[in-house]
Amino acid sequence: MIALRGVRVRYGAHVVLDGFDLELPDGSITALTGPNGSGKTTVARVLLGLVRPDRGVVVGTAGLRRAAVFQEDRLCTRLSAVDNVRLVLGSARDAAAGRAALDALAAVGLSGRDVVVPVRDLSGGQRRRVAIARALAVDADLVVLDEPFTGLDADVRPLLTERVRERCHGRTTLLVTHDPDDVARVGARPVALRSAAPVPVGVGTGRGGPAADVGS
Ligand SMILES: Nc1ncnc2c1ncn2[C@@H]1O[C@H](COP(=O)(O)OP(=O)(O)OP(=O)(O)O)[C@@H](O)[C@H]1O
Repeated sequence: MIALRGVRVRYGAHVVLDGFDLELPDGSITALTGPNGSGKTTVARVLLGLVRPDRGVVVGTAGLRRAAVFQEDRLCTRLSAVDNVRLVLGSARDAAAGRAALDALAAVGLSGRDVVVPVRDLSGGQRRRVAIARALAVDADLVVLDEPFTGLDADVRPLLTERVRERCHGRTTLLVTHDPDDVARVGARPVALRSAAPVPVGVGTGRGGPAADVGS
């Protein structure tokens, strides 16, 4: 079990999370939803060890192999899609890694020219797919996907959500999304971050308690 307990994060004087609790059951997909600015990306960054809470604890993440899709693609723009994915497979010159990278890209609908040209020459949606393919190619213990489907055409979203469902099955995963359809398609357990001012679970107003509502 990975958990955030009593976590507070602030940027200067701006308290984003306060007394925040979240549990990610082992091997299951949790979808974190909530309004703009409520702190979803901050939660993702805490899980990835990129933001350190000034109160509270993060348990269960020590030594885990993590994979992520950030809101930005964070690709090596001069490299091809195949080489971007190969980088996380650990052996750039290995033919098996090359084949695995091609398979990972084919699974998100990319092949041919699109996988061999520098990714800076791809469209925004194609780069998004490379970023997803790269994260899902990693044999990770913890997968954090921060709005991975943003900018993708409606007709390719089902392919991508299916790929996430398949690859994240049995892996502890946090999916940040604004789209309830993504939550359903991925088969995730929904958790709602209600506002930038945390309130206790089951209570409409007030401060200081966990900021998440866990769905069924
Ligand atoms: N590096 C930072 N420095 C200062 N403030 C920040 C920083 N990162 C985030 N914030 C603030 O923290 C709050 C929560 O931001 P965060 O990105 O976690 O929200 P979010 O729920 O992911 O929003 P969105 O749905 O718009 O992506 C926002 O008010 C934001 O302005």
